[in-house]
Amino acid sequence: MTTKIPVLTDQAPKPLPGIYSQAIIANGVVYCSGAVPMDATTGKLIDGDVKAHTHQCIKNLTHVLKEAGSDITKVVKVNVFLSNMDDFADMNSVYTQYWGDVKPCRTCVAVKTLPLNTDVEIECIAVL
Ligand SMILES: CC(=[NH2+])C(=O)[O-]
Repeated sequence: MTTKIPVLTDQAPKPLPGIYSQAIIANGVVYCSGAVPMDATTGKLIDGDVKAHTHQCIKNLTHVLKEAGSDITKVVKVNVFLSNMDDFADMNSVYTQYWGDVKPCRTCVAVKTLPLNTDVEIECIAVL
């Protein structure tokens, strides 16, 4: 049987109680929930454009990965959700500043709407 270990840090936005975990560790793999550009302290989306929002999403993921005992260089897969594919280049200009030399696999899709009507949400899978 696989043990599922939930990850919780107050350095990243609280997950909705009873709905999802910030991340789950299972079999040496860290599965991070989608991060939105929310400030962990205020619980509100930060101001700014998709570049600022992309930074905040990755910052939130970084804290969750650290709490799990992993880090951003150990990420193997990323899924990026945009509400407008016109933001693709701006998101990428920030996105490429992270992850180390070997970039993770990635999927990027545009969806109709995202939680709290944000413009970007990013989830990832990492190894320990
Ligand atoms: C924000 C988020 N990860 C969710 O599923 O609502």
